[in-house]
Amino acid sequence: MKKALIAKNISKKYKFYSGTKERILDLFLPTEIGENFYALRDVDFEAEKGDVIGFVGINGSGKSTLSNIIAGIVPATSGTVEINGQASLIAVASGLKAELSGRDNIELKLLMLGFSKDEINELEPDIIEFAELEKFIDQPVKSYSSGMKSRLGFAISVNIDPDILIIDEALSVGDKAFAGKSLNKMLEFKEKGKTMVFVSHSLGQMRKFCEKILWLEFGKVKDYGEVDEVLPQYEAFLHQWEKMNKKEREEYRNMILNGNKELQEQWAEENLRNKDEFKIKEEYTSLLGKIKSTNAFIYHSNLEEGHEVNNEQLKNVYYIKKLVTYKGDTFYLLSDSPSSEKDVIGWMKSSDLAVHLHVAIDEDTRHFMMNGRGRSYNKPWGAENNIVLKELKSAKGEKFIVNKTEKIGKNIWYRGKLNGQEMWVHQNHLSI
Ligand SMILES: Nc1ncnc2c1ncn2[C@@H]1O[C@H](COP(=O)(O)OP(=O)(O)OP(=O)(O)O)[C@@H](O)[C@H]1O
Repeated sequence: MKKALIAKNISKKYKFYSGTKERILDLFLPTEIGENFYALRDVDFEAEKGDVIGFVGINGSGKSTLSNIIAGIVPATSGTVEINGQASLIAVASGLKAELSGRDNIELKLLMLGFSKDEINELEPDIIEFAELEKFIDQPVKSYSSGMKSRLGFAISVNIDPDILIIDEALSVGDKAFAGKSLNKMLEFKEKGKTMVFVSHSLGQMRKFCEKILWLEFGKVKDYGEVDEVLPQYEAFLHQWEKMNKKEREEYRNMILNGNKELQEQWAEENLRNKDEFKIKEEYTSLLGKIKSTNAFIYHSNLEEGHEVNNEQLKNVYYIKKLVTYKGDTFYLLSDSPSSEKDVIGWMKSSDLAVHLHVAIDEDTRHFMMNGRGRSYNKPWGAENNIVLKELKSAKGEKFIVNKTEKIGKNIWYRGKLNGQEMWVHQNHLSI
C-alpha cells in the first residue's frame, strides 16, 4: 500500500538560556551555550494512505511538536518527513496571524497553499459559513477566543480538502454543537479514505475515531500499533502516573530517558498488571433487558460518552446480543430487534438493567386457547410500550396458534396469532 507519511529520526531541540546575554553569545561563539532540551528524540513512524492515527501521551510528551513538524509549521532539528500530498493542520491558532482579520487569514492561508484568486473566492464563503464566526470574521484574530480560533482553523483545513488532515485538540475547545459538526466532518473524511492524525486527551474520542495509536513519552516513541493493543496499555499507565508523586515521576522519567529496556519492562510488569481492565472485551450473549431507572446512561461505542435515557425507553424491553467488559464494568448492547447490528440503541452498564436469559426453543406450531387473563405484547416479556392487547378478557376461549416458543428466565413465552394478529403471550395465559 502507498505510504502517505514517512517520518524518520525526527528530533526537535529547544534551547533554554538563563538570559539574553547567553542567547546572544550562543549565536556568536563556536562552543554551544545554554541548556539543550529535546521535545522529540529520534521519532520514527509511517502511515499508510487512509490510516487514522491518534497521538497520545502525557502533557509535554511532544504530540503538538510532532504534529506541527508534520504539518510543516515547525522545522525539525534533524530527521526527515516525507508526505505524499498536502498536509493541513487544525490547531488552536496554528498558522493564524493575530493582527489580521479572520477573512484575511483565510485568504493568506489559501494563497500560501497555492490557490488562485478565483478558487479562493469560491472557497471563502464555505469556510466562513462553516466557522460560524458571524461579524467577528472581519475582526483581528487576536480578539478571538481559543474556541473561535479553533473554529477558523478547522473551517479552513477541512474546506481545502487536504490529503493528510492533522487535528490537534480541535474538538476540546469550542462548544458542543461545533464539536459535533467537526466530528461529522472528520467522519466524512475518514469515509473518503483520507489519512488523518488526531491529537487529543480524550481517550474516548481516540477509541471511537482512530485505528492506530502513536504513544509518545518524553519525546520518544513508547509504542505504535493498533488501538486495541496500545490504548489499554496507555490507559493503565495513566492510571499509575496519576498516582505518582513528583519524585516518583522524576525517577520514571529518568528511567525512560536512560533507555534501559530491561528496567522499563520490569516496571511495566509490576505496575501495569491492570492493563487488561482497560481492554474492551466483547462476548456474545442472549438476554432480554428492561432499564431500571431514568438515571441510567446510554453509552456510545467508546463507553465513555453518551446520554441519559428518556421515560419512553423505560417502558420497553430490549434484546441484548453482545456484552463487553471495560474498566471492571459489564456493558450490554441494547437493541430493538434480536440483533447486535440492527436497531441498536447503545451500551448500558449491567447494573442499570434487569435482565433474563433469552433462549429460543423452537418454531413448531402449537395450538392453545386463550384463558382470558393477562395482556399480549410485540416482544416476549414485554413492557408498557410493547403492549398489543391491553386485556385478553374478551379473547377468552379463542384459538391461539403458536409459531415460535422462547424461554425468558424461567418463563415460557409463545408467539402466535389471534384472529390474524401476531403477538407474544405468557404461558400462564394459555390453556390446552
Ligand atoms: N517553542 C518552544 N520552546 C521551548 N520549548 C518548547 C517549545 N514548544 C514546545 N516546547 C516544549 O516541548 C515539549 C513538548 O511540547 P508539546 O507541546 O509538543 O507537548 P504535547 O504532548 O503536545 O503537550 P500537551 O499535551 O500539554 O499539549 C514540552 O516540554 C514543551 O515545553
